[in-house]
Amino acid sequence: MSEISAFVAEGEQDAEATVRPKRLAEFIAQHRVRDQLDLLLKGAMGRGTPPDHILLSGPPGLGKTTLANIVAAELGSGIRVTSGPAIERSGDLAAILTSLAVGDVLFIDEIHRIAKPAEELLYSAMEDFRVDVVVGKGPGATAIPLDVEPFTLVGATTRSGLLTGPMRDRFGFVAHLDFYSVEDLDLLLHRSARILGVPITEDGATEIAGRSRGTPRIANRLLRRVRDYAEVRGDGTVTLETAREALRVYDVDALGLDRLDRAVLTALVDSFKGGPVGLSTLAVAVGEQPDTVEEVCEPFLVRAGLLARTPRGRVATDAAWLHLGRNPPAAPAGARPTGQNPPADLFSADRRFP
Ligand SMILES: Nc1ncnc2c1ncn2[C@@H]1O[C@H](COP(=O)(O)OP(=O)(O)OP(=O)(O)O)[C@@H](O)[C@H]1O
Repeated sequence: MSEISAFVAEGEQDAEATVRPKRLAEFIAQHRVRDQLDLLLKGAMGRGTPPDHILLSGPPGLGKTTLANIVAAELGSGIRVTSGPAIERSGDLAAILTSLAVGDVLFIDEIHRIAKPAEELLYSAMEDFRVDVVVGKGPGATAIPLDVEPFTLVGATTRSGLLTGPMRDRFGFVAHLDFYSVEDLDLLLHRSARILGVPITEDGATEIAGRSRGTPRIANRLLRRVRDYAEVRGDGTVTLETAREALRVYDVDALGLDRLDRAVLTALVDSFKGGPVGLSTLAVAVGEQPDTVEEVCEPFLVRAGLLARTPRGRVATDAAWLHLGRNPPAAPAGARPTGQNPPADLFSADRRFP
C-alpha cells in the first residue's frame, strides 16, 4: 500500500527495529498494561516459573510485537515468532512447540487466524505442556503424546472478538492496548529522533504526533518521511514548517487521515449518501479487502467520530461530511449520528476508543 497506514511495509522493518524499545522501562505510555506486566513478570521470576500465557489485543502498530519481545528480554528467555496464518497444519505447530526450551516465549501474531486443528493442539500445550501428535490416517491413526517444556505463549490479535472462548480462557493475562495520546506520541517521537540522530523541534514533534492517528508505528513512519523532506529540501532539522510541508506531500491531512481513510469517507458520503452501507460493499467501493477497511481504517475513524457502525451498516457522521468540506444533508433529529467535530484533544488519555 502506498498510503501511510499502520501496516508495516517490507523494507521498513529494519527502520522499525532500530527504534523498537527493548525493555519495559523504554516502552512509552500504556502505563496500566506496563504496570500489570511488570508485576506478572517479576512475580513469575521470583518463583522461578514461566509466567502465565499473555494475550495482547488492539489495532495494528500499537506495540504488541514490541511487548512480546520485551517479555522475553525481561525474562532473559529465548523467543520464537510465528503467526496464525503461517501455521497451516497442526504438525507445523507441534514441531515448534516440541523444540521450545524451558521458559521460552512463543509469540503468535494474529492468533485469531490460527487453523482449528492447530488451535486445539495449542490448548493442551498451553494447559498441560503436552501435545498429542496424530500419526497415520483413518482407523489406523494413533496419537503419540509428546512433552512440551514449560513456556509462555504471547498471543497478539487485532480482533479479540474472533477468539474462541476456550482459547481466551487459557490466557492468564489479557491486555488491551489503547491508542496513544498526542503527548505520548510526542515523547515517542523525541526518543525515536534521538536514536535516529534527527534534530527535531518541539513544535515539529507535536505536529507529527497530532497526525499520527494515536499509533506509534505511524508516528515513526511519518518522522522518517519528514526527515527525508528536511534533509532534501531543508537544513535537516524537523520543524513545524518541514513537518507540515512533508505531510502535505505525503497526503496526510490535519487529522492524520491518509488516502485510504479519505477514500472510505468519500465513498460513504458521495456514493452512498452517507450510508448506512455494508462493510463488503464499502470495501469494494474503495478497492480494498473488507479486513483492511475494518481493522486498519475503521478503529481510528470511529474513534475520531467520523464513522459510526450501526446495525444497518456504516454511516458517515456529520463531522465526516464537514471534514470533507461538504454540508451534511438535513435529517430528522437522531436519524444520523452527528459524531463530533474532531476536537483538538482527539487523543487525550480520557478519549479512548471503546
Ligand atoms: N510504547 C511504545 N514505545 C515506543 N515505541 C513503540 C511503542 N509501541 C510501539 N512502538 C513502535 O511502533 C512500532 C510498531 O510496534 P509493533 O510492531 O510492536 O506494533 P504491533 O501492535 O505489533 O503491530 P501489528 O499488529 O501490525 O503487528 C515499533 O517499531 C515500535 O518501535
